[in-house]
Amino acid sequence: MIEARGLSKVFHTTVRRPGLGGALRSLVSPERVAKVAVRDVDFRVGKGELLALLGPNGAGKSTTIKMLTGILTPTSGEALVAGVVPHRDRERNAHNIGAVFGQRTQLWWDLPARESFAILRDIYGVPEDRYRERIAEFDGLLELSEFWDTRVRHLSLGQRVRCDLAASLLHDPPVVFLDEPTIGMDVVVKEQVRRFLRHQVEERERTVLLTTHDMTEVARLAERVVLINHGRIVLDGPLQEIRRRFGGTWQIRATLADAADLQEIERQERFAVGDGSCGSDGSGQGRGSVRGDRPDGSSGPGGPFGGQRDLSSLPGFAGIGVLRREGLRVVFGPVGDGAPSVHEALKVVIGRFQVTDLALEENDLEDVMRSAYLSDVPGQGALAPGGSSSSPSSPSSSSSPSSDPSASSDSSSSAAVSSTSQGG
Ligand SMILES: Nc1ncnc2c1ncn2[C@@H]1O[C@H](COP(=O)(O)OP(=O)(O)OP(=O)(O)O)[C@@H](O)[C@H]1O
Repeated sequence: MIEARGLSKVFHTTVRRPGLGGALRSLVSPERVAKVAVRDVDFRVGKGELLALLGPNGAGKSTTIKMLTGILTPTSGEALVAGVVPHRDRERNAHNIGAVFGQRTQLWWDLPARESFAILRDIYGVPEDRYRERIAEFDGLLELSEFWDTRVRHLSLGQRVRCDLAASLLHDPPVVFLDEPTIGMDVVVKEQVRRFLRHQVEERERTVLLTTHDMTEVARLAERVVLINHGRIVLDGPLQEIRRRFGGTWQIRATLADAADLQEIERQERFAVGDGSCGSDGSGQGRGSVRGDRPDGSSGPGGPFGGQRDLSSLPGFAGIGVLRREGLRVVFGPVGDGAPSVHEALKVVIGRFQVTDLALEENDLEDVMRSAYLSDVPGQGALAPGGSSSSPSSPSSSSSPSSDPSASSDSSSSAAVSSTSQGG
Protein backbone atom coordinates (compact mmCIF):
# COMPACT_ATOMS: atom_id res chain seq x y z
CA MET A 1 0.00 0.00 0.00
CA ILE A 2 2.82 2.40 0.93
CA GLU A 3 6.22 1.87 -0.55
CA ALA A 4 9.37 3.98 -0.33
CA ARG A 5 12.31 2.88 -2.44
CA GLY A 6 15.61 4.69 -2.03
CA LEU A 7 13.66 7.84 -1.17
CA SER A 8 15.87 10.91 -0.62
CA LYS A 9 15.26 14.60 -0.20
CA VAL A 10 17.87 17.32 -0.32
CA PHE A 11 16.86 20.88 0.56
CA HIS A 12 18.92 23.71 -0.88
CA THR A 13 18.91 26.83 1.23
CA THR A 14 20.69 30.12 1.07
CA VAL A 15 22.92 31.03 3.97
CA ARG A 16 22.67 34.61 5.20
CA ARG A 17 26.06 35.98 6.12
CA PRO A 18 26.18 38.04 9.32
CA GLY A 19 26.13 41.84 9.37
CA LEU A 20 25.10 44.41 6.80
CA GLY A 21 28.11 43.76 4.57
CA GLY A 22 27.41 40.04 4.79
CA ALA A 23 23.78 40.61 3.84
CA LEU A 24 24.86 42.61 0.79
CA ARG A 25 27.38 39.96 -0.21
CA SER A 26 24.69 37.28 0.21
CA LEU A 27 22.52 39.30 -2.14
CA VAL A 28 25.23 39.55 -4.81
CA SER A 29 26.68 36.07 -4.46
CA PRO A 30 24.34 33.89 -2.44
CA GLU A 31 25.92 30.97 -0.67
CA ARG A 32 23.86 27.84 -1.18
CA VAL A 33 24.03 24.89 1.15
CA ALA A 34 22.52 21.48 0.71
CA LYS A 35 20.72 19.79 3.57
CA VAL A 36 20.08 16.09 3.19
CA ALA A 37 16.83 15.64 5.12
CA VAL A 38 16.07 12.08 4.01
CA ARG A 39 18.52 9.68 2.45
CA ASP A 40 17.90 6.39 0.76
CA VAL A 41 14.84 5.41 2.75
CA ASP A 42 13.23 2.04 2.01
CA PHE A 43 10.17 0.61 3.68
CA ARG A 44 6.76 -0.88 2.91
CA VAL A 45 3.51 -0.76 4.80
CA GLY A 46 0.89 -3.36 3.92
CA LYS A 47 -2.90 -3.23 3.83
CA GLY A 48 -4.41 -3.04 7.29
CA GLU A 49 -1.05 -2.34 8.92
CA LEU A 50 -0.19 0.54 11.23
CA LEU A 51 3.44 1.55 11.13
CA ALA A 52 4.94 4.06 13.53
CA LEU A 53 7.66 6.18 11.97
CA LEU A 54 9.76 7.33 14.90
CA GLY A 55 12.83 9.45 15.37
CA PRO A 56 14.20 12.43 17.25
CA ASN A 57 13.45 16.02 16.23
CA GLY A 58 14.76 16.83 12.77
CA ALA A 59 15.22 13.14 11.87
CA GLY A 60 13.29 13.40 8.60
CA LYS A 61 9.85 12.01 9.53
CA SER A 62 7.75 14.92 8.27
CA THR A 63 9.82 15.22 5.12
CA THR A 64 9.20 11.53 4.42
CA ILE A 65 5.46 11.94 4.99
CA LYS A 66 5.39 15.03 2.78
CA MET A 67 6.97 13.04 -0.05
CA LEU A 68 4.45 10.23 0.43
CA THR A 69 1.53 12.65 0.40
CA GLY A 70 2.79 14.40 -2.74
CA ILE A 71 3.50 17.72 -0.98
CA LEU A 72 7.22 17.37 -1.73
CA THR A 73 8.95 15.89 -4.76
CA PRO A 74 11.73 13.46 -3.85
CA THR A 75 15.23 14.39 -4.97
CA SER A 76 15.76 10.73 -5.85
CA GLY A 77 14.13 7.39 -5.27
CA GLU A 78 10.49 6.42 -5.60
CA ALA A 79 7.34 6.62 -3.57
CA LEU A 80 4.29 4.57 -4.38
CA VAL A 81 1.05 4.96 -2.42
CA ALA A 82 -1.90 2.71 -3.32
CA GLY A 83 -0.34 2.31 -6.77
CA VAL A 84 0.10 6.04 -7.38
CA VAL A 85 3.31 8.08 -7.51
CA PRO A 86 2.18 10.86 -5.17
CA HIS A 87 3.99 13.89 -6.59
CA ARG A 88 3.16 12.94 -10.19
CA ASP A 89 -0.54 12.37 -9.73
CA ARG A 90 -1.59 14.46 -6.80
CA GLU A 91 -5.28 14.39 -7.56
CA ARG A 92 -5.52 10.59 -7.67
CA ASN A 93 -3.29 10.41 -4.65
CA ALA A 94 -5.57 12.80 -2.77
CA HIS A 95 -8.49 10.41 -3.33
CA ASN A 96 -6.48 7.49 -1.95
CA ILE A 97 -5.13 9.13 1.18
CA GLY A 98 -6.28 10.91 4.29
CA ALA A 99 -3.82 13.06 6.20
CA VAL A 100 -3.81 14.73 9.58
CA PHE A 101 -1.02 17.02 10.62
CA GLY A 102 -1.59 17.52 14.34
CA GLN A 103 -0.56 21.14 14.34
CA ARG A 104 -2.57 22.22 11.30
CA THR A 105 -6.16 21.89 10.22
CA GLN A 106 -7.82 21.16 6.90
CA LEU A 107 -11.12 22.56 8.20
CA TRP A 108 -12.44 26.00 7.41
CA TRP A 109 -11.58 28.14 10.39
CA ASP A 110 -14.71 30.32 10.28
CA LEU A 111 -17.22 27.57 9.58
CA PRO A 112 -18.69 25.01 11.93
CA ALA A 113 -16.99 21.63 11.50
CA ARG A 114 -20.19 20.16 10.08
CA GLU A 115 -20.13 22.63 7.19
CA SER A 116 -16.49 21.77 6.50
CA PHE A 117 -17.51 18.12 6.31
CA ALA A 118 -20.22 19.00 3.78
CA ILE A 119 -17.74 20.93 1.63
CA LEU A 120 -15.31 17.98 1.72
CA ARG A 121 -18.17 15.63 0.82
CA ASP A 122 -18.83 17.70 -2.30
CA ILE A 123 -15.15 18.04 -3.20
CA TYR A 124 -14.62 14.27 -3.00
CA GLY A 125 -18.03 13.42 -4.49
CA VAL A 126 -19.09 11.21 -1.58
CA PRO A 127 -22.67 9.90 -2.11
CA GLU A 128 -25.14 11.21 0.48
CA ASP A 129 -25.96 7.79 1.99
CA ARG A 130 -22.27 6.92 2.41
CA TYR A 131 -21.62 10.34 3.89
CA ARG A 132 -24.36 9.85 6.49
CA GLU A 133 -23.08 6.39 7.35
CA ARG A 134 -19.54 7.62 7.89
CA ILE A 135 -20.58 10.65 9.87
CA ALA A 136 -22.62 8.35 12.13
CA GLU A 137 -19.67 5.97 12.54
CA PHE A 138 -17.22 8.78 13.32
CA ASP A 139 -19.66 10.42 15.70
CA GLY A 140 -20.12 7.14 17.54
CA LEU A 141 -16.39 6.75 18.02
CA LEU A 142 -15.25 10.35 18.41
CA GLU A 143 -18.36 12.00 19.91
CA LEU A 144 -18.34 14.85 17.41
CA SER A 145 -21.98 15.93 17.54
CA GLU A 146 -21.50 17.76 20.85
CA PHE A 147 -19.44 20.39 19.11
CA TRP A 148 -19.69 20.07 15.34
CA ASP A 149 -21.96 23.10 15.11
CA THR A 150 -19.27 25.24 16.76
CA ARG A 151 -16.98 27.28 14.54
CA VAL A 152 -13.65 25.55 14.08
CA ARG A 153 -11.74 28.53 15.51
CA HIS A 154 -13.61 28.05 18.80
CA LEU A 155 -12.96 24.32 19.14
CA SER A 156 -10.50 23.04 21.72
CA LEU A 157 -7.41 21.30 20.35
CA GLY A 158 -8.79 17.84 21.14
CA GLN A 159 -12.15 18.65 19.53
CA ARG A 160 -10.51 20.13 16.47
CA VAL A 161 -8.20 17.16 15.87
CA ARG A 162 -11.12 14.74 16.28
CA CYS A 163 -12.95 16.72 13.57
CA ASP A 164 -9.81 16.70 11.44
CA LEU A 165 -9.57 12.93 11.77
CA ALA A 166 -13.16 12.49 10.69
CA ALA A 167 -12.69 14.95 7.82
CA SER A 168 -9.63 13.07 6.57
CA LEU A 169 -11.60 9.81 6.34
CA LEU A 170 -14.88 11.08 4.87
CA HIS A 171 -13.90 9.92 1.37
CA ASP A 172 -12.95 6.46 2.72
CA PRO A 173 -9.26 6.48 1.76
CA PRO A 174 -7.37 3.18 2.10
CA VAL A 175 -4.20 4.97 3.29
CA VAL A 176 -3.91 7.44 6.17
CA PHE A 177 -0.95 9.59 7.18
CA LEU A 178 -0.93 10.98 10.70
CA ASP A 179 1.82 13.37 11.72
CA GLU A 180 1.69 13.70 15.52
CA PRO A 181 -2.11 13.53 15.63
CA THR A 182 -2.46 13.54 19.42
CA ILE A 183 0.08 16.21 20.26
CA GLY A 184 -1.16 18.37 23.14
CA MET A 185 -4.27 16.26 23.88
CA ASP A 186 -5.33 15.14 27.33
CA VAL A 187 -5.05 11.45 28.13
CA VAL A 188 -8.78 10.75 27.81
CA VAL A 189 -9.03 12.24 24.33
CA LYS A 190 -5.78 10.56 23.32
CA GLU A 191 -7.23 7.22 24.30
CA GLN A 192 -10.40 7.93 22.35
CA VAL A 193 -8.34 8.79 19.27
CA ARG A 194 -6.27 5.63 19.68
CA ARG A 195 -9.41 3.50 19.89
CA PHE A 196 -10.65 5.21 16.75
CA LEU A 197 -7.39 4.48 14.94
CA ARG A 198 -7.38 0.85 16.04
CA HIS A 199 -10.92 0.55 14.70
CA GLN A 200 -9.87 2.04 11.38
CA VAL A 201 -6.96 -0.40 11.06
CA GLU A 202 -8.64 -3.54 12.37
CA GLU A 203 -12.18 -3.12 11.10
CA ARG A 204 -11.70 -0.97 8.01
CA GLU A 205 -8.28 -2.38 7.08
CA ARG A 206 -6.81 1.03 6.48
CA THR A 207 -3.06 1.37 6.12
CA VAL A 208 -1.76 3.93 8.59
CA LEU A 209 1.60 5.64 8.78
CA LEU A 210 1.90 7.46 12.09
CA THR A 211 4.60 9.71 13.47
CA THR A 212 4.63 10.50 17.14
CA HIS A 213 6.94 11.28 20.02
CA ASP A 214 4.46 9.69 22.41
CA MET A 215 5.75 6.28 23.37
CA THR A 216 2.48 5.26 25.00
CA GLU A 217 0.86 5.77 21.64
CA VAL A 218 3.47 3.56 20.04
CA ALA A 219 2.95 0.84 22.66
CA ARG A 220 -0.82 1.04 22.25
CA LEU A 221 -0.98 1.13 18.48
CA ALA A 222 2.08 -0.04 16.63
CA GLU A 223 3.18 -3.56 16.03
CA ARG A 224 5.91 -2.44 13.71
CA VAL A 225 8.22 0.53 14.04
CA VAL A 226 10.59 2.24 11.63
CA LEU A 227 13.19 4.33 13.37
CA ILE A 228 14.72 7.16 11.37
CA ASN A 229 17.65 9.31 12.43
CA HIS A 230 19.70 11.83 10.47
CA GLY A 231 17.48 11.02 7.51
CA ARG A 232 18.38 7.33 7.40
CA ILE A 233 16.48 4.28 8.56
CA VAL A 234 18.18 2.87 11.59
CA LEU A 235 15.70 0.16 12.48
CA ASP A 236 12.71 -1.55 10.95
CA GLY A 237 11.07 -4.25 12.94
CA PRO A 238 8.41 -5.35 15.39
CA LEU A 239 8.19 -3.20 18.48
CA GLN A 240 9.08 -6.19 20.63
CA GLU A 241 12.26 -6.74 18.67
CA ILE A 242 13.29 -3.16 19.39
CA ARG A 243 12.49 -3.66 23.05
CA ARG A 244 14.58 -6.82 23.02
CA ARG A 245 17.54 -5.10 21.39
CA PHE A 246 17.54 -1.85 23.28
CA GLY A 247 15.63 -2.53 26.44
CA GLY A 248 17.22 -5.67 27.72
CA THR A 249 15.91 -5.33 31.24
CA TRP A 250 12.73 -7.07 32.24
CA GLN A 251 11.61 -9.22 35.11
CA ILE A 252 9.11 -12.01 35.41
CA ARG A 253 8.10 -12.65 39.00
CA ALA A 254 6.55 -16.08 39.35
CA THR A 255 5.24 -18.03 42.30
CA LEU A 256 5.78 -21.70 41.65
CA ALA A 257 3.04 -24.17 42.50
CA ASP A 258 5.30 -27.16 42.73
CA ALA A 259 8.38 -27.51 44.98
CA ALA A 260 9.82 -30.00 42.48
CA ASP A 261 10.13 -27.13 39.98
CA LEU A 262 12.09 -25.14 42.51
CA GLN A 263 14.48 -28.03 42.98
CA GLU A 264 14.92 -28.19 39.23
CA ILE A 265 15.79 -24.48 39.15
CA GLU A 266 18.29 -24.94 41.99
CA ARG A 267 19.88 -27.82 40.09
CA GLN A 268 20.26 -25.67 36.97
CA GLU A 269 21.72 -22.86 39.02
CA ARG A 270 24.31 -25.22 40.41
CA PHE A 271 25.31 -26.12 36.84
CA ALA A 272 25.63 -22.45 36.09
CA VAL A 273 27.99 -21.91 39.02
CA GLY A 274 29.69 -25.26 38.54
CA ASP A 275 33.21 -23.86 38.67
CA GLY A 276 32.59 -22.58 42.17
CA SER A 277 33.38 -18.98 41.45
CA CYS A 278 29.87 -17.91 42.24
CA GLY A 279 28.33 -20.16 44.80
CA SER A 280 24.92 -19.95 46.30
CA ASP A 281 24.70 -18.34 49.66
CA GLY A 282 21.53 -20.16 50.44
CA SER A 283 19.50 -16.99 50.43
CA GLY A 284 18.66 -17.38 46.81
CA GLN A 285 20.47 -14.15 45.96
CA GLY A 286 22.72 -14.62 42.98
CA ARG A 287 26.09 -12.88 43.32
CA GLY A 288 27.00 -13.03 39.71
CA SER A 289 26.93 -15.55 36.97
CA VAL A 290 29.68 -17.36 35.25
CA ARG A 291 30.17 -19.85 32.49
CA GLY A 292 29.06 -23.13 33.98
CA ASP A 293 30.08 -26.65 33.17
CA ARG A 294 27.14 -28.88 32.56
CA PRO A 295 26.98 -32.49 33.64
CA ASP A 296 27.52 -33.56 30.06
CA GLY A 297 30.77 -31.63 30.00
CA SER A 298 29.47 -28.84 27.75
CA SER A 299 29.73 -25.23 28.75
CA GLY A 300 26.85 -22.90 29.45
CA PRO A 301 26.81 -19.53 27.77
CA GLY A 302 29.21 -17.07 29.28
CA GLY A 303 29.41 -13.32 29.21
CA PRO A 304 29.16 -10.53 31.71
CA PHE A 305 25.65 -10.52 33.05
CA GLY A 306 26.07 -9.90 36.74
CA GLY A 307 23.40 -10.84 39.22
CA GLN A 308 21.69 -13.67 37.41
CA ARG A 309 22.03 -17.41 37.57
CA ASP A 310 21.96 -18.61 34.03
CA LEU A 311 19.29 -21.21 33.28
CA SER A 312 20.42 -21.74 29.70
CA SER A 313 20.99 -25.42 30.30
CA LEU A 314 17.22 -25.87 30.61
CA PRO A 315 15.68 -26.47 27.18
CA GLY A 316 14.21 -23.22 25.85
CA PHE A 317 15.77 -21.09 28.59
CA ALA A 318 18.66 -19.67 26.53
CA GLY A 319 19.21 -16.11 27.69
CA ILE A 320 17.01 -16.47 30.79
CA GLY A 321 18.36 -16.47 34.30
CA VAL A 322 17.23 -16.22 37.92
CA LEU A 323 17.66 -12.80 39.50
CA ARG A 324 16.29 -13.68 42.95
CA ARG A 325 14.52 -16.42 44.80
CA GLU A 326 12.57 -16.40 47.98
CA GLY A 327 10.79 -19.59 48.87
CA LEU A 328 8.61 -20.49 45.92
CA ARG A 329 8.84 -16.98 44.47
CA VAL A 330 11.36 -16.76 41.65
CA VAL A 331 12.34 -13.66 39.70
CA PHE A 332 13.52 -14.43 36.18
CA GLY A 333 15.50 -11.93 34.09
CA PRO A 334 17.47 -11.65 30.85
CA VAL A 335 21.02 -12.99 30.59
CA GLY A 336 23.59 -11.87 28.03
CA ASP A 337 23.19 -10.36 24.58
CA GLY A 338 20.91 -13.03 23.19
CA ALA A 339 18.23 -12.67 25.86
CA PRO A 340 14.65 -13.10 24.63
CA SER A 341 11.95 -10.47 24.92
CA VAL A 342 9.79 -10.52 28.02
CA HIS A 343 6.97 -12.03 25.98
CA GLU A 344 9.12 -14.85 24.67
CA ALA A 345 10.47 -15.49 28.16
CA LEU A 346 6.97 -15.50 29.60
CA LYS A 347 5.92 -18.21 27.19
CA VAL A 348 8.94 -20.28 28.16
CA VAL A 349 8.42 -19.87 31.91
CA ILE A 350 4.72 -20.71 31.94
CA GLY A 351 5.33 -23.48 29.44
CA ARG A 352 7.87 -25.11 31.74
CA PHE A 353 6.68 -24.43 35.26
CA GLN A 354 3.36 -24.59 37.01
CA VAL A 355 2.78 -21.14 38.49
CA THR A 356 0.11 -19.69 40.74
CA ASP A 357 0.95 -16.05 40.20
CA LEU A 358 2.87 -14.03 37.63
CA ALA A 359 3.90 -10.40 37.27
CA LEU A 360 5.78 -8.83 34.38
CA GLU A 361 7.87 -5.74 34.33
CA GLU A 362 9.73 -4.34 31.43
CA ASN A 363 11.48 -1.08 31.07
CA ASP A 364 9.87 2.10 29.92
CA LEU A 365 9.57 2.44 26.15
CA GLU A 366 10.98 5.96 26.37
CA ASP A 367 14.22 4.47 27.72
CA VAL A 368 14.24 1.84 25.02
CA MET A 369 13.86 4.48 22.32
CA ARG A 370 16.50 6.69 23.90
CA SER A 371 18.96 3.78 23.69
CA ALA A 372 17.88 3.09 20.12
CA TYR A 373 18.38 6.77 19.09
CA LEU A 374 21.78 6.86 20.77
CA SER A 375 22.91 3.67 19.11
CA ASP A 376 22.36 5.20 15.69
CA VAL A 377 25.07 3.37 13.81
CA PRO A 378 23.76 2.11 10.49
CA GLY A 379 23.92 -1.62 10.11
CA GLN A 380 24.83 -2.13 13.74
CA GLY A 381 21.58 -1.75 15.56
CA ALA A 382 19.58 -2.22 12.41
CA LEU A 383 17.07 -4.97 12.22
CA ALA A 384 16.33 -6.60 8.93
CA PRO A 385 14.53 -4.07 6.74
CA GLY A 386 10.97 -4.49 5.62
CA GLY A 387 9.61 -5.63 8.91
CA SER A 388 11.36 -8.97 9.09
CA SER A 389 13.26 -9.52 12.25
CA SER A 390 16.22 -11.58 13.24
CA SER A 391 13.95 -13.43 15.62
CA PRO A 392 11.38 -15.21 13.52
CA SER A 393 9.92 -16.94 16.54
CA SER A 394 9.09 -13.66 18.20
CA PRO A 395 5.54 -13.99 19.47
CA SER A 396 5.11 -10.27 19.20
CA SER A 397 5.12 -10.32 15.45
CA SER A 398 1.71 -11.89 15.49
CA SER A 399 0.27 -10.37 18.62
CA SER A 400 -2.26 -7.60 18.43
CA PRO A 401 -1.52 -4.29 20.10
CA SER A 402 -4.32 -4.83 22.53
CA SER A 403 -2.76 -8.04 23.72
CA ASP A 404 0.56 -6.39 24.38
CA PRO A 405 1.23 -6.42 28.10
CA SER A 406 3.47 -3.43 27.60
CA ALA A 407 0.39 -1.44 26.77
CA SER A 408 -0.88 -1.54 30.30
CA SER A 409 0.53 1.68 31.61
CA ASP A 410 1.30 5.15 30.34
CA SER A 411 4.67 5.65 31.88
CA SER A 412 5.96 2.28 32.92
CA SER A 413 5.24 -0.86 31.09
CA SER A 414 4.15 -3.38 33.61
CA ALA A 415 1.42 -5.92 33.82
CA ALA A 416 0.31 -8.37 36.41
CA VAL A 417 -1.18 -11.66 35.39
CA SER A 418 -2.61 -14.35 37.55
CA SER A 419 -2.61 -17.73 35.98
CA THR A 420 -1.94 -21.35 36.52
CA SER A 421 -0.23 -23.30 33.87
CA GLN A 422 0.97 -26.82 33.67
CA GLY A 423 4.55 -27.15 32.62
CA GLY A 424 5.54 -29.55 29.91
N1 LIG B 1 11.91 23.29 3.69
C1 LIG B 1 13.06 22.98 4.26
N2 LIG B 1 14.19 23.61 3.92
C2 LIG B 1 15.37 23.29 4.49
N3 LIG B 1 15.53 22.33 5.42
C3 LIG B 1 14.43 21.67 5.80
C4 LIG B 1 13.13 21.94 5.25
N4 LIG B 1 12.24 21.11 5.83
C5 LIG B 1 12.92 20.34 6.69
N5 LIG B 1 14.24 20.68 6.67
C6 LIG B 1 15.30 20.05 7.46
O1 LIG B 1 15.27 18.66 7.23
C7 LIG B 1 15.51 17.93 8.42
C8 LIG B 1 14.37 16.98 8.69
O2 LIG B 1 13.22 17.73 9.05
P1 LIG B 1 11.80 17.05 9.36
O3 LIG B 1 10.82 18.16 9.55
O4 LIG B 1 11.51 16.05 8.32
O5 LIG B 1 12.11 16.35 10.75
P2 LIG B 1 11.12 15.58 11.74
O6 LIG B 1 11.72 14.23 11.97
O7 LIG B 1 9.74 15.62 11.23
O8 LIG B 1 11.29 16.43 13.06
P3 LIG B 1 10.22 16.80 14.25
O9 LIG B 1 10.07 15.56 15.06
O10 LIG B 1 10.94 17.86 15.00
O11 LIG B 1 8.95 17.25 13.59
C9 LIG B 1 15.72 18.96 9.50
O12 LIG B 1 17.11 19.16 9.68
C10 LIG B 1 15.06 20.22 8.95
O13 LIG B 1 15.70 21.37 9.43
